[in-house]
Formats: sequence, structure tokens, C-alpha cells
Amino acid sequence: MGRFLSLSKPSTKLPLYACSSMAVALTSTFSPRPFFQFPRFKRNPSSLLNSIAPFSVSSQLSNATAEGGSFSGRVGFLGLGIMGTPMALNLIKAGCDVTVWNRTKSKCDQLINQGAKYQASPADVASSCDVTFAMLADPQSAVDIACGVNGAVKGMGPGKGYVDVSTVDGATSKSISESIKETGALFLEAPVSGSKKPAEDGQLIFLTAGDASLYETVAPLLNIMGKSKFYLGEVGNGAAMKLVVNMIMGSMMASFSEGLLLSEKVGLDPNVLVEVVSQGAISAPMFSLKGPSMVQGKYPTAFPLKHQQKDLRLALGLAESVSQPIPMAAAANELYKAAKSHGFSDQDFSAVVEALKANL
Ligand SMILES: NC(=O)C1=CN([C@@H]2O[C@H](COP(=O)(O)OP(=O)(O)OC[C@H]3O[C@@H](n4cnc5c(N)ncnc54)[C@H](OP(=O)(O)O)[C@@H]3O)[C@@H](O)[C@H]2O)C=CC1
Ligand SMILES: O=CC(=O)O
Repeated sequence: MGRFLSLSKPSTKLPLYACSSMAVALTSTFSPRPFFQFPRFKRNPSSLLNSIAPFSVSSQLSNATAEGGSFSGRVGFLGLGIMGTPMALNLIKAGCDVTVWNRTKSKCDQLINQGAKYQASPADVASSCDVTFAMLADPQSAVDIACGVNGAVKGMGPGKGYVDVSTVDGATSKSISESIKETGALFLEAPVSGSKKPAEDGQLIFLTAGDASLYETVAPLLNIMGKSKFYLGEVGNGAAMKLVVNMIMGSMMASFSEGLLLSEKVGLDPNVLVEVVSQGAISAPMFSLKGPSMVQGKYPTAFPLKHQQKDLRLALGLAESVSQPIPMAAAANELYKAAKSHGFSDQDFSAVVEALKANL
């Protein structure tokens, strides 16, 4: 069985200078722990007072630790969509030296205005940075941006690291990992759980796997963008964990949608259903957050429906690979496919309720 590590950040946000010349180095050692042992990250006040790390721009990966520390290198960010933009923004706000690239260049403007540098290709970003993050839509775009013409691989090499935070399947992640590692660089898959708001608030959950030393190095950056991080061992385990989580989420949303419509059909107020659900054992932040707007037929996009359907499709592939029946997820997948065919791809995944409406 692999080794697993999860660390949570304290309730207070990291100081804004976590990446800057006034970076605070928190003394700790990296020690993977067995699964289900989730220590909370504690700061040692005396080390806060006594260990101010000097700023240095290094072409080598730093020796930052998994439980704290600072990252003083150059950070690349590829993919500035709903998730990538706030994640990169949080790094900039924390004082990191960030270089961005996005297929649609105009989406870089906000980041450049906030202090980011720009490079014209993923290869140029990777060659000018110590660590490069990628937050892309799906397996195809993740492979293209890593391994395609002018892909990040062309700019990678010994002393660098590539962190793919996109939601993809394990086979895709392994193939990107192999291409990156052939250059002598390190690879970490780190898909995130948590949507637009958690990304804005630096409250994501990172599900990482791959090179443990890269995990350790980028931990201060993950701490800026997220509230906790799990190290799950071999490449593929992070992807699998993310797909299982999103398989559950997709089915939950489909079931909730059925409940909303059924309650209305039998003469109940669906808003009251949302309230009842919120007080019981099946309460979930997702239902309370999205329920009221679903009742109004509004689906402001946080997690695009097309990405939820992609995750269900990939989860079905994962289940197939181990002959595990997942009939609920298979049924939910059909519903998301129907919603896509009715034009709801780019709306929030809660628009799946529309696929159940008889008048469609
Ligand atoms: N939104 C959410 O709540 C969450 C999303 N995720 C996952 O994170 C990833 C990104 O999601 P999100 O930010 O919402 O998605 P968006 O659709 O908002 O952004 C997708 C990004 O991928 C880029 N992209 C898409 N296709 C290509 C391509 N062929 N070549 C180059 N770039 C491409 C887009 O570039 P361009 O701007 O040019 O279109 C954009 O930067 C997905 O894997 C998603 O499943 C994970 C957790 C939560
Ligand atoms: O992948 C989506 C999420 O909310 O997590």
C-alpha cells in the first residue's frame, strides 16, 4: 500500500509575504504518514520570530518543506479559466514571481495588470520558470499544452518542476509525467476539489501524487491556493481520487435535481425542501449554495456542466478498468449528456436539472 499524507492549513490565511523577500521559513520536516492520519498544520511561534528567509531567485527548486516554508523561485501558470485565474491571482497577491500564458491571450490581462509577467508559449513559460502549474480544461488540452508544439516539455529540464492541477484521467497524467520526466524535470499531479469561490478564497483541496520532493517544494504555493493537501503516492492516485469525488458530486447533484422537481410537482415548495435538506443528515454546502438559484432556473457558472460530464465519463472509464459497477454514476452521466445536448454545457453543472424538465 502506498504512503499518504494530508496537511491542512490553519484557519487564518497565510501572510501576504509568504512568497516574498520577507518570506517566513517555518521549520519542519517532510514525513509521509499513513492514509487517514491527517495532522493539522501548526505554526511554531518561536520559528516565526527567528527564521526570516532571504529572498533569492533560484533556477533550482528550493528546499521548502511540506508543512510550511516559502518558495522563492519563479512560478509559471498555464490556463487562466474560471479556476486558473483566481489561483494565479492568489500567488501574485502573496508576492510570488508569476509568469502566465493562456490560449486566449486577453485573459492574461487581468493578471498582467496585477504584476504577472507574460510569455508567448507554454515552452517559454516553462523555460523561464522554476515550477510551472497547468490548469486546463480536459485530458486533450492538458496533453497539448504539456507535450504539443511549443508545449511546456520543450522548456523543462533538470531542476524544474511541472504541476498539473487539471482534472484528467490517470493514463493522461502518467503520459504527461513520462514526457516531463524524460527532460530530467519533476512531475506532480495535483487536481483540486473546490470550485470558483474556494479558488478565489485560497480554500482549495489539493489531491497530489508523483514526485514527493516536488510536493515538498511546492507545498508553500499549495498552501497559498488551498486549505489542505493530500499526498497520495504514485501518479494516477491523485487523478483517481478526484474522479471518485466528482463522480459522487455529479450523482448527488442529479439526485438533488430530481428531488427539487418532484417536490414541486406534488405541490411542495422546493425552497422549503432546500431548507429541510440543509438541516438533516444529507445536508451539503452544495445543496444550500445552489438550491435557491436552481429553483429560480438560474445557473451562474462556477463549475461548467461540460466539465462535470467529462469527469463522469472519466470516472466510468476508471470503474471499467477495475470492473467496478457504478450504475448510479452511469445514469447521472446520461443526464449530463442530455443537458449538454440541450445547450447547457457552459452553464453551471446544477443546470442538469433542466434535463429533467418535461418541456425540454
Ligand atoms: N470550475 C470548477 O469549479 C472546477 C474545475 N476543475 C477542473 O479544472 C480544470 C479547469 O476548469 P475551469 O477553470 O473551470 O475551466 P474553464 O473552461 O474556465 O478553463 C479552461 C482552460 O483551459 C484552456 N483550454 C481549453 N482547451 C484548450 C486547448 N485546446 N488548448 C489550450 N488551452 C485550452 C482554456 O483556454 P481559453 O481561455 O483559451 O479557452 C482555459 O484556460 C478542468 O479540468 C475542471 O474539470 C476542478 C475543480 C473545480
Ligand atoms: O470539480 C469541481 C469541484 O467543485 O471540485
